[in-house]
Amino acid sequence: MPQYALELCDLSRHFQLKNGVFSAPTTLKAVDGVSLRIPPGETLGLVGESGCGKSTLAKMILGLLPPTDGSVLVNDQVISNGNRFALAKQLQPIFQDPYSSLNPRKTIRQIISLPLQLHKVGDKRSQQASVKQMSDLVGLPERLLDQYPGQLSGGQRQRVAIARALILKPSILVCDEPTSALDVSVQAQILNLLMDLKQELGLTYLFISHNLGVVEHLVDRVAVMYRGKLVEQGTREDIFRNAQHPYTQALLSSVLTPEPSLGLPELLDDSAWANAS
Ligand SMILES: Nc1ncnc2c1ncn2[C@@H]1O[C@H](COP(=O)(O)OP(=O)(O)OP(=O)(O)O)[C@@H](O)[C@H]1O
Repeated sequence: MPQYALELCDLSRHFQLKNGVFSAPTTLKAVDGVSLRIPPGETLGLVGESGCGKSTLAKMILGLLPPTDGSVLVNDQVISNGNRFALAKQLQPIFQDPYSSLNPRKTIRQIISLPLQLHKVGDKRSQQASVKQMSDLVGLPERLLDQYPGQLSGGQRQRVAIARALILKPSILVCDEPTSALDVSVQAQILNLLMDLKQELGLTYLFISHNLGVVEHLVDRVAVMYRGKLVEQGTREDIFRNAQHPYTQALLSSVLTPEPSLGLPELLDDSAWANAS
């Protein structure tokens, strides 16, 4: 067993922004020196407000965006652009939007079996058996397999995305806001499914969310991101009961704030930042 399912070492992604024809470009540090480790079987929640760099971090882990600096290790192996194909057997994404992540012109059966075809796993017959087994596992009725994504509900589409992600039997899932595009009533079903699958298949999760309520119920550890940096990491209990960093405290109190107009900037006290590490 690897020591770490996922390890990020001083990972950065900077973007050069052009501010007009005559002015010099400025650098946006979307992700800036992030280091974290997830042992096999653990669920790490990565939280932070919109724009703090969560998706940029996920794209680098998935090999979709090259880092400016630093490295990503999956099951103790360094990932580079050259081995993205091999990476798919170890690590798979589940994205926010099950509407745009499924090809509308393919049947559900074709969508779920495509990774097996691309990776030449088994013959046609065994591939179809795997599709059936995987759709049972994610609670997708067999009658839906010959339909198209447009004929399915949001929750059913996300089950398809999960089946497709699991068909190559990866050990790690990177879930980027996997329920935020779904109706509230369906969100809990999908979250429960992800947790059941974790138990059954012994998966490791990086669970990215701006929703602390979701994270609190799912994760073993939490990493808090603010403006491209990790400001605090700890166990779920550490973070939810005894947060040390003022940003984490502000993020937690913003969930509970009785006054919705009071956003994070108001809750953050600049003087507290001066003393924070
Ligand atoms: N290709 C790009 N070019 C320039 N800037 C970018 C690019 N991609 C992301 N950014 C910027 O990097 C910052 C982080 O974006 P990112 O999408 O990672 O945030 P996020 O935390 O995932 O937000 P959200 O929760 O809203 O998706 C933002 O300021 C964004 O505008």
